[in-house]
Amino acid sequence: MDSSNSVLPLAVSVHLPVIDFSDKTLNPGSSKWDEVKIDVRKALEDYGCFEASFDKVSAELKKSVFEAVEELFKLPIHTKQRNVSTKLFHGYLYHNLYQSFGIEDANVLDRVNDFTQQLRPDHGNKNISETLHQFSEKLSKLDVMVRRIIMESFGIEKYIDGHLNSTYYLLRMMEYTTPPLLDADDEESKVGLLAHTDKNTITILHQHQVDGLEVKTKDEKWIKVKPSQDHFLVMVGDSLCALLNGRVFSPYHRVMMMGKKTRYSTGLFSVPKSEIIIDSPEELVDEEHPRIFKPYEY
Ligand SMILES: O=C(O)CCC(=O)C(=O)O
Ligand SMILES: [Fe+2]
Repeated sequence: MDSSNSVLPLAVSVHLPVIDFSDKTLNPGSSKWDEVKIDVRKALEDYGCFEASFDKVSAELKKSVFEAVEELFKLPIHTKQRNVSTKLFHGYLYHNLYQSFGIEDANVLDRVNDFTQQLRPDHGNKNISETLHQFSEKLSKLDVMVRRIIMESFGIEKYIDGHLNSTYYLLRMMEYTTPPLLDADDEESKVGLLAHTDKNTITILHQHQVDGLEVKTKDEKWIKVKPSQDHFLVMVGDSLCALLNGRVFSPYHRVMMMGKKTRYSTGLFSVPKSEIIIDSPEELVDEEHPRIFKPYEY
């Protein structure tokens, strides 16, 4: 993650596009699919993200996820630090107001079990593991749908299977505490997470009840994303931007803690496997669109 400038202009309230992914007829080739394809492409070209209304993750499942997340963050710090990884930003992180856990391959139940066992070896972790696994698995379906739609929209659907196989899923769970000096004018002290772009392919964020997430528009305005029970924020990461030769952009985003409540959020990240070379297919390179990224290893 890189941080942008340290000036912190206030966010405005503009709505991001909302796209419906709950429709029963949303299958490749249906008229709904073609409609959603146009909306997704426009949203990703304009904002690099959109809000997806997605009912496959039920309200009860979300409730169970955030109950589990809250419980895990209550563990003592030395216990939380057992969530380790050899990869950057994959294990437990702690910085000012921000803490987070990470589960690599969170769509695989055994891997989620390894995580809960690491943190609570003496507990029956079946419920928590199943909850986090189900949540990740259902959201991974949204990730696949969005990536399929984007690749179709740019005429590179013949690469879809290879592309989907080139990534894994990382689930991150975040807790942000309130700033110690809530009434102070000092904006810097309210930064939960510094402005950054995500380096992976696609990120699907969900903020539970408490707001704070802000996304920067192309014209450099910060938009506040309102928490919504039914919506997930789908966002382009740098790897997707590079794969598509810059046709969509990966927006800067940050978390600002303005209120008096602890904030919980989750992110499901599709992440390129480490040996993968990211390179735009030739279909996306022409005179009007010269290659803007050198092929690179993730
Ligand atoms: O907590 C959030 O809503 C945002 C988290 C985020 O941007 C990240 O983990 O990359
Ligand atoms: Fe992010």
